[in-house]
Amino acid sequence: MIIIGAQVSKNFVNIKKDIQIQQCGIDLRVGKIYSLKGNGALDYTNEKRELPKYIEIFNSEKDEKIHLNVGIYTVQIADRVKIPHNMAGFTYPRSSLLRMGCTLYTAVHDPGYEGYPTYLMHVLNPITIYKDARIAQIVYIECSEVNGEYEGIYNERNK
Ligand SMILES: O=c1ccn([C@H]2C[C@H](O)[C@@H](COP(=O)(O)OP(=O)(O)OP(=O)(O)O)O2)c(=O)[nH]1
Repeated sequence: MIIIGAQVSKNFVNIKKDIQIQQCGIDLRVGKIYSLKGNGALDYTNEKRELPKYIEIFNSEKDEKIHLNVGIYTVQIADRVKIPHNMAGFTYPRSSLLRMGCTLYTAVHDPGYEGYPTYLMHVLNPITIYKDARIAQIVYIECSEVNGEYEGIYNERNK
């Protein structure tokens, strides 16, 4: 596995300041935080796929901070992320977040994806999150071969 260095990876994320450039990845800032309402549904073909409702409880663009009680939230990242056609991206929670009893669950960022990713945040110990807090780090890897580019419903490439 070849990890793309931070000096190259920084070209794929619209960062606010250089403080986000880490040793081999790029830190990502909190954008919006949502609580979930209702159930989701998932099948084989996505025909019956249904997302729950999301209630926005925080927005880095207008709010200063939020106190999060124990629970499950989704977080949309404030930095626009782009995945080149020959790469994939993996996001990890920041170590500091884990040390506070809070984590993120993340999936694969496919080749061709572009947008503001959404992650699941699990607060196991209450935490205060300030606007633009760096909560995660994305690491890019090179793929030896790929099966096309991501064209699914979460791609914001054409927006
Ligand atoms: O934690 C993550 C991981 C990835 N993504 C983005 C980038 C990725 O390319 C896209 C789709 O991810 P995935 O293919 O895992 O989702 P899916 O549920 O299979 O969507 P689709 O049915 O559109 O393939 O969502 C996120 O927002 N959050």
